[in-house]
Amino acid sequence: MCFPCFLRPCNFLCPGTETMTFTTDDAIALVGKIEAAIGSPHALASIRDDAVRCKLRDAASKLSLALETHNDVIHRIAYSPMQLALARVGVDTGIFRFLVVNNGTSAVELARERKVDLVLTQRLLRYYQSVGMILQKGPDEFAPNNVTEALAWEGGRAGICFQSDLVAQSLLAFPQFLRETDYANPTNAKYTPFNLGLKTEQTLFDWIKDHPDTLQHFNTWMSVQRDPRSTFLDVLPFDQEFAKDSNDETVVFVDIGGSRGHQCIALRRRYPNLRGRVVLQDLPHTIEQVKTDPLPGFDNIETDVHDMFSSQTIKGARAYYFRNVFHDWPDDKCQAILESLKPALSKDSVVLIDDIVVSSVGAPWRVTLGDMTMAVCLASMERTEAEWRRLASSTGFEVVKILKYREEYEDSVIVLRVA
Ligand SMILES: C[S@@+](CC[C@H](N)C(=O)[O-])C[C@H]1O[C@@H](n2cnc3c(N)ncnc32)[C@H](O)[C@@H]1O
Repeated sequence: MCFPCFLRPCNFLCPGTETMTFTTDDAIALVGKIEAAIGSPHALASIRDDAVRCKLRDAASKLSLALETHNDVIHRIAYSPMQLALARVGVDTGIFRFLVVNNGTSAVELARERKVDLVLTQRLLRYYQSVGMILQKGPDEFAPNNVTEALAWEGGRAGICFQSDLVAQSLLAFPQFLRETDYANPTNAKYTPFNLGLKTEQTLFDWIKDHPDTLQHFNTWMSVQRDPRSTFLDVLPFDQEFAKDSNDETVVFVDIGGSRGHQCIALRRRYPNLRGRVVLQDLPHTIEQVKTDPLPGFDNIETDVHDMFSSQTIKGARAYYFRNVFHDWPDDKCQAILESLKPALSKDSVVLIDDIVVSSVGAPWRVTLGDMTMAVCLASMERTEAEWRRLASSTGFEVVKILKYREEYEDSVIVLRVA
């Protein structure tokens, strides 16, 4: 086995591959180190550098894969839907939340408090501890860990519910969809694996407005699915570039398809003295939800019902911003969005596309997972730099710059002007 990349044989021509060997003693010593690190809840928490944390997580995962037998591989992959289904049961029954709020419990107490059959509770807890979703401290003593906390968190619950209600069913329909469509890349937004899996003729955005619970999960999940500690504002000095001479009437920022307005809030928080109007645009049902249940900090932000496929009504804004919007649409629809916007642009206007720019080599799992979600739900895609440039020039825009602000997701802001 190659020690640096943990693959057998080495796939990456790692330095020292030829000479390094990994003996049984090395393995036992490494197990001891790993057990010590995971046995102490604070040992890993002291890794403050996020890049180091990700490196260690990914190396551990490569090590785990490299050690799997064929049988392990097939069990892990074939049973992967079980994890989501049973996480959903834990969310629906409130088992994870109860464990976190009470900092541990017994099956008897949990069954009584959450009104779940005792034998079923015991079986669920047995499963959860076996896959690391909770800890087992004794025969009937269970405790939360970091995974339980994520599953008890409001954002985590929304993510699990949205994925199991909608994405998972679309994914499971993907093989049949591809057989029926002769393995063509999905680009028809009117017929997707989502349609096949959910047995509907509606597009996802039409279907979701008739399913308020899923819509709520979707909007919550959209607002938290990216780590809010880094945003496009980390790499783009917005106030300097777009609001140096603005006044109270200037529209400085229009967030199109902005969902709950979390990016408008981030902008206001980053620049409390920013002069000018900040506008959130989205479809009627989403704006309605924003008005009845605004996020904390939703102040000094205007709301505007707007369909991005119709002519932009706010003219001459400094920045028209789209986050995670273009990846929802195949190229012809993206071109239509840009065409609808173009007549509203002034010479100072820019279009800011905050989306993933996929690496051509070694794209990270977070990115490829998003790409496949786009394929099955919307017949759309995450794009490489060359694909973004082609899309921009096909509608008369030029790419001014592309700034990456988060390695893990390859999140980037693409600045466009009319060519
Ligand atoms: C993937 S979400 C992205 C939300 C938000 N920009 C973010 O980054 O979290 C796509 C958003 O586009 C909105 N949307 C879909 N179709 C639209 C349309 N025709 N006009 C305006 N907004 C639309 C959805 O309601 C949703 O809020």
